[in-house]
Amino acid sequence: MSPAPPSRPIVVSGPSGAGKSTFLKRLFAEYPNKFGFSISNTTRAPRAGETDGVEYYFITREKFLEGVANGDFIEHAEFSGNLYGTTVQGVRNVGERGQICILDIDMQGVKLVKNTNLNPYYLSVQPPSLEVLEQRLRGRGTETESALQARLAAAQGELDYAKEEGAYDETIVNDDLEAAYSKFRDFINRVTA
Ligand SMILES: Nc1ncnc2c1ncn2[C@@H]1O[C@H](COP(=O)(O)OP(=O)(O)OP(=O)(O)O)[C@@H](O)[C@H]1O
Repeated sequence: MSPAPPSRPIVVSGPSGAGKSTFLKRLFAEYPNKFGFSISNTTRAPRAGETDGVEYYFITREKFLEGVANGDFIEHAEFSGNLYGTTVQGVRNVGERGQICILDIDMQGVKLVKNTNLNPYYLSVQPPSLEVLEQRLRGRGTETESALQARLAAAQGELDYAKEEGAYDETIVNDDLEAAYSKFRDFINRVTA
């Protein structure tokens, strides 16, 4: 018998503070080993204790740029002189090792994934309102005031994009956490059954 084909990845997107990490943490805890994140590529040198293919795929700048030129990357960016990015193959590898790949990305990332042939499911997580989003971001206490304002400004764009026909397969409004997480989990269980 041949092995089952790899599962389709699941894109989880939505404004910063909508609750993506909260949902994913619960999902990973509830179903250990069923889901995985893709491993990024980087040109930075491995630190002590880091292993190629575990924390990152460590590759040379030359190889990285070759991959970019070939269209292998979904997205890439440079931070402090090193390149970082996610490849289509990096996402596929998760499925090939028998896990369902979760992509926790913003709207710009969603648009880039749509240019690939990964064919994921697209799930949007939304706050009940921008006011509640602001309260939650303030409550999380992880942002400076200017970073918080930037996130709130970006949130409107995320919500507008989500309203476009066919942008997402499913939208979950994160009002009551238990109810919203159940809907999130049910959607994922339904499409991965
Ligand atoms: N249903 C909910 N009710 C009340 N608070 C919530 C709810 N869901 C999440 N929160 C809280 O809101 C804050 C933002 O949630 P979380 O960090 O999961 O957002 P996120 O979408 O992952 O954001 P980012 O994209 O910035 O990582 C957290 O402090 C979290 O505990």
